[in-house]
Amino acid sequence: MSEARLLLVEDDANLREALLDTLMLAHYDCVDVGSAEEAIMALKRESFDLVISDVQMEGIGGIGLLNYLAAHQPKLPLLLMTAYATIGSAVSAIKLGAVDYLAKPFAPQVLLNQVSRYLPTKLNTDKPVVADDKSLALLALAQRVAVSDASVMIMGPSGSGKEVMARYIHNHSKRAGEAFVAINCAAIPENMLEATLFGYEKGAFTGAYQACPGKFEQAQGGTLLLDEISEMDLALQAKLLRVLQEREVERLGGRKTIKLDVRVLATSNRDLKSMAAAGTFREDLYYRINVFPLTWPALCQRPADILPLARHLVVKHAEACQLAAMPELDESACRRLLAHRWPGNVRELDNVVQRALILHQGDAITAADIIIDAQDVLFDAEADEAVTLKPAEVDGLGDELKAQEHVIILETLNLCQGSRKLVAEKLGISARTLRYKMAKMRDMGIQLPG
Ligand SMILES: Nc1ncnc2c1ncn2[C@@H]1O[C@H](COP(=O)(O)OP(=O)(O)OP(=O)(O)O)[C@@H](O)[C@H]1O
Repeated sequence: MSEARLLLVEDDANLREALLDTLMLAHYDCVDVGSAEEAIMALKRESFDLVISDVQMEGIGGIGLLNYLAAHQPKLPLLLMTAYATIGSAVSAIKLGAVDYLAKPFAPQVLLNQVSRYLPTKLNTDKPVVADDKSLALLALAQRVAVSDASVMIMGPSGSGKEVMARYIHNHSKRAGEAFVAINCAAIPENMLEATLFGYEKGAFTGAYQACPGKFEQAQGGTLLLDEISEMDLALQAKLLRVLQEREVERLGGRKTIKLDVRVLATSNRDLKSMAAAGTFREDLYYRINVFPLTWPALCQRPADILPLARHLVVKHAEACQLAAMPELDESACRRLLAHRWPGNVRELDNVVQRALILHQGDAITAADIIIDAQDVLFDAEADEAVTLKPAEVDGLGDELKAQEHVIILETLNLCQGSRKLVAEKLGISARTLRYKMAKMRDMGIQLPG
């Protein structure tokens, strides 16, 4: 999930909802408002990483908002959206400080490309904290691999630290001074991933009014991380393989080949080798990216990492919240942390530490401040049975619930003859939530009544 927070300013409610769907499906955290004045109020209340605003709106409009940002938050990037006829004013807006403009109408991938291009990358500056022998050996290996230019495949369960490892490899390579570009193959809708990776030329598809470089080009000279590569569809895998073999890329709709000097790292929490054997992942691509495999064990298999990691996370979050005193983990808290199985790995530990920092009193974090999800407590208490529960069974339950939700939405849509407003009222959810759920259903290929 992207941690980026976006502010969307658009007075056309229908367009705003459609843009919101696109941004939320790509996992952006988004606040939407209908005018520049409301945007200023939101900017005073909360912090954002990027603003996307229409130019022509009642009141001070997009240019007024641009002036406000120039005076009060000059570092916050603003992306303008404008009707084709008013591109002239958008160009002058860029001179005034907007980072770019999108000419309406534009395709969803154009929006996502521009957003990912101008969003300041929040660098995960975490260095891998390791103390367990297994992790120390892995890190020593990673350091040796880093100096070569080999492709590295980083595996391990979700939340185990694969991205942290990828950055470590980049930072210890000769490319350290160059770009590190990460793309989460699971977060970008399938039909947009190709344009995002390879870029496109003006006119490549409806709405592509401007040429845009892809992630490969953005990573030129540096490192490209293909996060969750197992989620890429087979057709795109074939195109990726060609780019990796030829070491050159051609933008969508382009004729020019661009030579690449990019080191590729990839991560997966699935067993790619079995996927390759089952034909759901290309075997030739598997061997190309798997030149050097590194695998993080689950956190419970490297117990000596737990306390050093917890202490590191206490310091990290306490500093971020500017806590006056740095709390220590007392003995009871340490015992509690060591007793848990951490199915969510370091990410789960991170959440537990953040909760503990909110709850603790005085200068110590005690066992009472270590709140582990109810489900996980069950997992601890019934460890033996829980271990035998295969992930597929857990997923199955989730899928079944989702399927039931889809059926209910479809039935209610039919009952209300397609009226979104009535459906939302009947189901007791907001119109926005309904739109989001419907967009997700459409994305899964479910036909919805018009
Ligand atoms: N060894 C480590 N040292 C310091 N922080 C870590 C370490 N491992 C993980 N973290 C922290 O835990 C969180 C999850 O790590 P990360 O995103 O690298 O996991 P991941 O395996 O890539 O997860 P996913 O499979 O869900 O993408 C991050 O906040 C990261 O900073």
